[in-house]
Amino acid sequence: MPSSAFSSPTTWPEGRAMLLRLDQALALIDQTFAPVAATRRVALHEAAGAILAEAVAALAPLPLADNAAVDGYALRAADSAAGPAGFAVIGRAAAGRPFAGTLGPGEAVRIFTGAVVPAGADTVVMQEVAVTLEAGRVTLPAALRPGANIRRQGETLAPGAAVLAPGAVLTPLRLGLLADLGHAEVAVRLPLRVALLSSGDELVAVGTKPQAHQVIDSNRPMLRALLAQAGCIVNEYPIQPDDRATIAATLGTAARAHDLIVTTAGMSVGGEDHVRAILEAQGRVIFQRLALRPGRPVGLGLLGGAPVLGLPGNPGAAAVAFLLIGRPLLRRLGGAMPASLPRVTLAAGFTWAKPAGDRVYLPGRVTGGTVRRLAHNAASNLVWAAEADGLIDLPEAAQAIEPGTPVAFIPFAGAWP
Ligand SMILES: Nc1nc2c(c(=O)[nH]1)N[C@H]1C(S)=C(S)[C@@H](COP(=O)(O)OP(=O)(O)OC[C@H]3O[C@@H](n4cnc5c(N)ncnc54)[C@H](O)[C@@H]3O)O[C@H]1N2
Ligand code: MOO
Repeated sequence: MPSSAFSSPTTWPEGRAMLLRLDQALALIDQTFAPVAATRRVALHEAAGAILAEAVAALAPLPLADNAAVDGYALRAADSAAGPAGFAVIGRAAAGRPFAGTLGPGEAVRIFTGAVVPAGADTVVMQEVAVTLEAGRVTLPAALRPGANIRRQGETLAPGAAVLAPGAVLTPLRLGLLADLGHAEVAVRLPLRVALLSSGDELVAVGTKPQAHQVIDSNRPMLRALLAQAGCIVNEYPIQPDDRATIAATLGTAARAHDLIVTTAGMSVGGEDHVRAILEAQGRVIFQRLALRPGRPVGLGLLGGAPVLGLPGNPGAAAVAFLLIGRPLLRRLGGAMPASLPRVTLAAGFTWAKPAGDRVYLPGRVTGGTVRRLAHNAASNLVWAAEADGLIDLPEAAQAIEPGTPVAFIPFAGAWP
């Protein structure tokens, strides 16, 4: 099996011309695929965290009626135009218990926040400015502004106003919003069904003590958890030997019953890199090999109508490729809106001669506004995951990084799906 160190030469023998940039690969995902996840109407309490599959509009005006924004008195502003005036308090309006009558000149209604403004009133005055002279009478200040402290019917949303677009994630706050707008059910996307398989004669199952020539199938629990965290239903296939016919048969079976196949290893250029060879011969390759470190051999293809995401075998490379390619692919297939990874700018706390031409991701640890590059090789293992707060994102054109150079940083909190 080939393996690579993070410091391997920038240009592989076949040359840079074959390498696609990360942004080009992401554009190809959007161009090639449409959402495939099935849809279903569910009650709001079943929709938490789901992806919205329809446009949602306001069913009614918001607010539904003119209502008081404060506790106080409802009245006609014109009555106090000439100076502080006394009012007869003729009734009471509370949220859920409106005042039934109509308010006339010189009259006020005691009103509480959220109550419908009584007919005849055009203004609400805060109770803090009222002077109560005797039961049933108040004096209020002069020059009250008509319309003050009233939330007007439909001032926030008119009926039919677009509120959420298909692809929005139904966060708890948005469920509250939908309920407020009168929706009890919404159409959501169902989880993607994903087949997961690893390949390589050297692989042994997690829990097996490997011999010197063997490698624990450590990508499997990582990818299973990443896919599950992204809301997918994951179906694991056994470790595949380095045998093209066997892998082709498994991929063919998996393609019939899944929305996506995720493989690890076998995407590079070695003689045992069968996943890539199968896609080339029996399916379609959408892209393979990116100007990306780690994760260079990540590929995407189609087999029997199912998308196949071929992640590198190197565990660190598989992790980074999943974040950068797998996550947007899952969003696309799952019907979610595109979303860029959250990035912050930090000062580099290291010196590094970056190879130009590659988009490079370095595990980093943050102290204050500075990010330190972790010494571990980011491709061939995941030792850096014990300490890393996220990934430093160095664009293709970046070269010398000095202490203090501003660098983009993707914090893991919020970045992993
Ligand atoms: N001549 C070249 N050699 C390599 C290139 C290249 O461009 N030209 N690219 C290198 C890069 S970059 C990477 S990354 C690796 C990845 O290659 P593959 O995706 O084909 O993976 P393998 O070669 O099969 O395995 C690489 C490495 O990872 C270990 N591995 C595989 N599966 C798992 C698993 N499920 N869990 C844990 N570890 C796994 C495997 O034993 C190898 O050590 O290719 C470079 N070579
Ligand atoms: O560096 Mo490879 O890019 O180990 O994926």
